[in-house]
Amino acid sequence: QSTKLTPNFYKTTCPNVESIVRSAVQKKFQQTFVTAPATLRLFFHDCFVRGCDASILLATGNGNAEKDHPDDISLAGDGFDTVIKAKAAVDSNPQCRNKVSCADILALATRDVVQLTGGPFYTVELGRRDGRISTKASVQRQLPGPNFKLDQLNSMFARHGLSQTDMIALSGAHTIGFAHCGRFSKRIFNFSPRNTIDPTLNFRYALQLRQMCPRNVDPRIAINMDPTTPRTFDNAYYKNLQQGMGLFTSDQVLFSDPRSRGTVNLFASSNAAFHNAFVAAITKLGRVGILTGKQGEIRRDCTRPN
Ligand code: HEM
Ligand SMILES: [Ca+2]
Ligand SMILES: [Ca+2]
Repeated sequence: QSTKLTPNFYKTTCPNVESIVRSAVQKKFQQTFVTAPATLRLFFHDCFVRGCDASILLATGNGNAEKDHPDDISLAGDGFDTVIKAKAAVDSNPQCRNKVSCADILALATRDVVQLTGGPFYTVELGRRDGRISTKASVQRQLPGPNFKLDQLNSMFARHGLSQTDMIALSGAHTIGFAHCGRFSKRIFNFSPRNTIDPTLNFRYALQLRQMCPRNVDPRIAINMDPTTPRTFDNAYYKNLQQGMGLFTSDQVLFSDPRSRGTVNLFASSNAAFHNAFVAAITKLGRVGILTGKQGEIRRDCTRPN
């Protein structure tokens, strides 16, 4: 892992970057809650494709950018908008103008939305540079799918130096935000020839899901991923898993597979244990594939290479 990032990176070039980003994110969050889950998911999708280099923000205009891939198309626009607004706020300060990378702004905004929804505050390492490349093809097989089992999840996260514990802690991000019905419809309607409903799914919850997401529902309908505290960044996600109330196979498998169940039980029993593990894991996630020093650039416009 690179240790080239440092929390004080902008100490002389933009000493107030953290407060500038925080107020922009706070303002956006007051306008719409989606700011939080959208920004958090955006950071994850950025880091898993070409590293945390803000490649996800680039728009090529020809439908061939990273963000045009089917796995990224459901990224909510409010996450992109959050970074654009925070970047504008940073650049409106003459001292900071074109000094702070879009990748670092996304990392800071992510920390801020976690805190704004009741999650832990943590120090963000800085010094990432922005990438210049964004292609649809680069996303292929880089992001986990909602039907993944434990081994698939572990091997995908391990590729980026993330352990099973990191993976379980990061999955806790599903404690806030929304999912479209099609992502889990198989689990409630045609799971297998033997069971129409996934037997690892809580039966009452499955019936509720069927009500919210009937067959042939408008594909734009999205529901809360955490049925208990959908707007709070807490360990309810793990308590839900203990009740069979994980929305995706990739969520529920963390409890149904005995190799990960112990960690789920630990996080369910202690919000502090979850918060600590999440901070460690998201800090590691923030180091994945980073560009530093003279690599990449400080993008002037987060949606286009300079
Ligand atoms: C472990 C494997 C993971 C899988 C299979 C997965 C899959 C998904 C899927 C399918 C959705 C719903 C998208 C939609 O229907 O619109 C979603 C939403 C979300 N994911 Fe994940 N995800 C994973 C890990 C993560 C991680 C590591 C993070 C962040 C640290 C994250 C953050 C989110 C958030 C916040 C949302 C809600 C987005 C919104 O409300 O706009 N996920 N995820
Ligand atoms: Ca990236
Ligand atoms: Ca929650």
